[in-house]
Amino acid sequence: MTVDTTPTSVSGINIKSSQNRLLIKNGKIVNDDGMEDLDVYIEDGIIKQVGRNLIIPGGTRTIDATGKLVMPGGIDPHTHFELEMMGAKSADDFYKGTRAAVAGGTTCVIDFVLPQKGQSLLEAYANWREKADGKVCCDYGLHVGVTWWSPQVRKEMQQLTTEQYGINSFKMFMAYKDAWMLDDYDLYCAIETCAELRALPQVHAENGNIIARNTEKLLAKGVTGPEGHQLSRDEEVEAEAVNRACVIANQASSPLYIVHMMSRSAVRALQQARARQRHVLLGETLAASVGTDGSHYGNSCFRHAAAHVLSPPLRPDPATPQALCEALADDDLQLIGSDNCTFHEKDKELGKNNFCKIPNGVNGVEDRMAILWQKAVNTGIMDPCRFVAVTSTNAAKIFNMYPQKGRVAVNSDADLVVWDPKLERTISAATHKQAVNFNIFEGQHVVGSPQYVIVNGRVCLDDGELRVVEGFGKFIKTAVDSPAVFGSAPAPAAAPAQLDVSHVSNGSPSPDLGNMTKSVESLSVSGCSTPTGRKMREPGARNLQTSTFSISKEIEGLDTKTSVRVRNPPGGKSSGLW
Ligand SMILES: NC(=O)NCCC(=O)O
Ligand SMILES: [Zn+2]
Ligand SMILES: [Zn+2]
Repeated sequence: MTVDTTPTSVSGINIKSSQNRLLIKNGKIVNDDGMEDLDVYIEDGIIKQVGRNLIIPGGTRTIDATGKLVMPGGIDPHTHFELEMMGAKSADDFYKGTRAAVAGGTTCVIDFVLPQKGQSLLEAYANWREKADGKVCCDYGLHVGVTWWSPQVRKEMQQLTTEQYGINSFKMFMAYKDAWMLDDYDLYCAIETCAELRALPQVHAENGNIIARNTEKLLAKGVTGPEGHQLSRDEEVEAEAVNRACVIANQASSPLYIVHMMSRSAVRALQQARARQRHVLLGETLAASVGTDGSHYGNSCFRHAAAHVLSPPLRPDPATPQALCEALADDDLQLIGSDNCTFHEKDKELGKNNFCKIPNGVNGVEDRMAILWQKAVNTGIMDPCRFVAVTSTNAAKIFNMYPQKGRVAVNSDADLVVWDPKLERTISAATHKQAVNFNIFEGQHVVGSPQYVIVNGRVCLDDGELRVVEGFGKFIKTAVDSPAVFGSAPAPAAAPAQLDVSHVSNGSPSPDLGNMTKSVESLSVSGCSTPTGRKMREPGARNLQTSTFSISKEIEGLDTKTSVRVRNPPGGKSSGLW
């Protein structure tokens, strides 16, 4: 076990007592549903009291949070630490990756177990636990990739969702042809299995066959540099896959979560699917896509351009970052992750003469919160409550960790950030904690960053000084049947993915009709009138009181005359997370 720094005392108080008992005073608590000036008392890693004039034991360390926001620690729903892909291994391991996470205000990450084709999912899961358990500086959960299909995979998915393993989400790839990609039949089977298990299917939505053919054509024309990466997979290639994934999920009567949505076209495809489908459809974007853009692929320096290569790629359209912030604010997207998957320069050079060999991935786990604060809160696009929702609470709800995680409340884990909205700094690889010497946000000036980060009651960022402990975090088992995804009704006795043939009288069932009937029903339901779209546009306005409920944008993006997409109805049809 490694400790970054090992002071025996902090401000003259024994560190043991300061770790066990902590009072955060005079701050403004921010949850996803409101803000209030209250103190927080923590004991043994759990929030024990929230209120004013608290009575607390002597010897308790006090942090004065005057002028600061006290928020649930960030939950990054998408990391790849120590991942072997495309002939390289990602540079941030579970120690350095979670150390960087904590430095940026994130106190829980969810990484992906990605089996090789043909590999047992259980074996891959065991490998991941072995890599992570002794190294993590904060709590972590796992999603499992379904990278091939067989009856054995189906059985192992079922096993993984039991209490013994604690998995409630599976990721399928529509890209990375000849590696992790599933065809539509296998994708349908995998999503259907998720629905039966009441687990959440996640999809990497890009058309892998189109990418493969475009890559051949580009290479034949002599386009070998990193710019070819974006050219081989434009927005349409992403949006088509988003739509197809939603259709397949609908056929399987399943909810769906689309990871790393990088373009306006993709968001539009998700909105349109939501308007016609009955099950919850969730979308995640990335710090990379709100914090930078695809202009970097044209940089003449290979190192620079290759460092920005990830899939789906950053988009050349300069309006994309703001549009994605607005989508997060409007609940068109529900979460922001990092997809942190860093590679050393020598590994990126595997693609020096062929862009399709550049290992895919960028940094973000450390800067995710500050980047979103800068781009969305400081600009007035979202308020601090929505910031908490998309950086923490929604992930906790979707992956069934709530309210243990994602909330400042009595009995929740003491995973907290004391956020200084006035703290100014410039992001740089020279000062970041990530394992690589490149940062895609290099030189960006941000106002707002964590001053203290508390992980399970332990002060791990202490007035800006990082004091993490290797192996201090623990694995969080997640149960299936998340209420945010499947609703609070009990699971149906019959498997939900059965085709509805009840209306067929001549003995020749039409597989389409069951879902078509549902679509028609949901179209009429979606015309209901709840005003939605909690958002805030006045620059500088920063609290719920100044938020407005707007219906003005609700009829944008209509694709049929009969459907009206009602956005964010509190308690109505939306992501279900309000
Ligand atoms: N996104 C990316 O480019 N790398 C990580 C693997 C994945 O999530 O597809
Ligand atoms: Zn992916
Ligand atoms: Zn990823």
